[in-house]
Amino acid sequence: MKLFLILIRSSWVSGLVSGLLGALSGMANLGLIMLIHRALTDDPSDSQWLPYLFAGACVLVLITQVTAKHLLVQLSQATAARLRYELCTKIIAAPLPTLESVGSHRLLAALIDDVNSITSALSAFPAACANAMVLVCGLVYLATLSVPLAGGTILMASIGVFSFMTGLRFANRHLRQAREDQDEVVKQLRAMIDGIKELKGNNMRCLDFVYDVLLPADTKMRHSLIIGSNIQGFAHSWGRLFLFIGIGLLLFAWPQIATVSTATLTGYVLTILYLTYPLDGILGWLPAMNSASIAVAKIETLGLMIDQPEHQTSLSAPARFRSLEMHGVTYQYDSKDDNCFALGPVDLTLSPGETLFIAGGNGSGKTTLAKLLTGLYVPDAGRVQWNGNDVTDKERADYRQLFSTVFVEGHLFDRLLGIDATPGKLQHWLSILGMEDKVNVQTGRLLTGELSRGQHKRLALLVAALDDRPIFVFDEWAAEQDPGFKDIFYQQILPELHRSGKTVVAITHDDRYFSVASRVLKVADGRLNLVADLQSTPRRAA
Ligand SMILES: Nc1ncnc2c1ncn2[C@@H]1O[C@H](COP(=O)(O)OP(=O)(O)OP(=O)(O)O)[C@@H](O)[C@H]1O
Repeated sequence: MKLFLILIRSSWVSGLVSGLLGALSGMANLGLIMLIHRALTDDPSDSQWLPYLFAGACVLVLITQVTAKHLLVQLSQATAARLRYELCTKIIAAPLPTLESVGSHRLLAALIDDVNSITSALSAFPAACANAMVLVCGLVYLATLSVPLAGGTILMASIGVFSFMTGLRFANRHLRQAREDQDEVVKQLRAMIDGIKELKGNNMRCLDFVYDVLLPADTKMRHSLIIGSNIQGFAHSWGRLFLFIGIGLLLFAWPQIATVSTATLTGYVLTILYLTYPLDGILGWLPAMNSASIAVAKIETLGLMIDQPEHQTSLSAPARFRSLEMHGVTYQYDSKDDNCFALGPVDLTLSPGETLFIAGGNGSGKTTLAKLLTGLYVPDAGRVQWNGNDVTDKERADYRQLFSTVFVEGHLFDRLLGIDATPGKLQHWLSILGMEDKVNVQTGRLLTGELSRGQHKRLALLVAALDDRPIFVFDEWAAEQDPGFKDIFYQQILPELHRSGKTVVAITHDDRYFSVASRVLKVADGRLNLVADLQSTPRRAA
């Protein structure tokens, strides 16, 4: 039912028209059978007009089927695009911790597999309408031949469909489980692609991964899928069998009970045999509908999980930055593990133009702090103040626009997006970063395919510099740079940002360059401590 609501929401006119056209093609199909019956049983002198009617019905079948399919292909693709768009909008609007806990594998499986299941079920909709119409008209035609026989056929078909639906309900339990298991398979397939270097470098690891991780996940999914599909297949055959039982009773039992003319019996058997095709078509379509319903439920569950949209930002330029303060900010990851990491309470003040370095051991909480500072995480307690005002849910999206960021695992889009930099500025940063050959200045395309890790970071810095926000946050940017480029970063780039009035927060382990900063803070066990206040001393590189 929800599937049809999705279809109707996309375009109820196209849905209705394609359904009606499908039904019309079904009637024309049945018209062909009636004409064949007439041609077989009527006197030839009475049926001179039959060839013309037959040709007309053929043309009608062709036109209605092609038009209905054309409309439905467009509609189902529009529905798929709409579903994907809605899901993408929800993903973009959802808070980062929610997305991190859902996991990218689940989001991808919903965006690709579930949407495809829905599209393929919808694409078969005109054929299902045509089949339903053939069935209905066929039963009416049977009723004109003999009412009791039509009643018997309806009874047998109803038993068949009911048995099939009952089987489908049993199958559903396993098919739903298979869909859940599919998330794990997608997760492991992603792990295989991401970890291909680690797998290639260790044959034992590769074997362990394939036999202990990937295959068991796949087998679990396959097991549920096979049981579900077997039950479905059995229900399909069982449902279909009832129609043949009906034909058997008609042929062998009915003539014993009542007198039936050969013409009626021929017309009857011919029509019923013909009706097995549309019935088969509908029974064959129901599993696809079933998978689509499971996919709709999955998308809904996922949608509910991520449906906590944040307030959206205005598209105007980022607001001015005069001060930023964190007071007693704490944050704890939402994890099943009781010992999950907790940061804070953290107190921190940032002023325009200052360069702040944050140091600290692995896992001490530096990146978590940077995510809190940049508004990607919401503090559990404490306040973040921007220009003297509390940052609440309403302002958070606007607040995030204050920052140009380069995170450790940051993503590079293959083109400059949302950036309105002059060619001169682009050239300036390209030459500082030594990346002239990696960007097409005319099109703004970034050649992200063949980059080393260091080059990847340099392009990310280029994007951040062109973003040109008041505060720059670098998470271990220089960690993957050669010594020469480390020097350029600390002695040329950071001072240039400082001269242009930018505030810089750099997470770094490069204590050689600490003198570049105005303040150095250290994070240890989730707490922030001042290491050095160099504001009064002259800024120089080590
Ligand atoms: N999404 C998450 N869910 C649960 N725990 C997390 C998550 N991300 C990080 N952690 C935990 O929080 C702690 C701090 O992580 P964080 O990334 O902030 O450390 P870090 O100081 O930046 O470390 P490094 O120098 O190694 O990058 C770690 O113990 C990590 O395991």
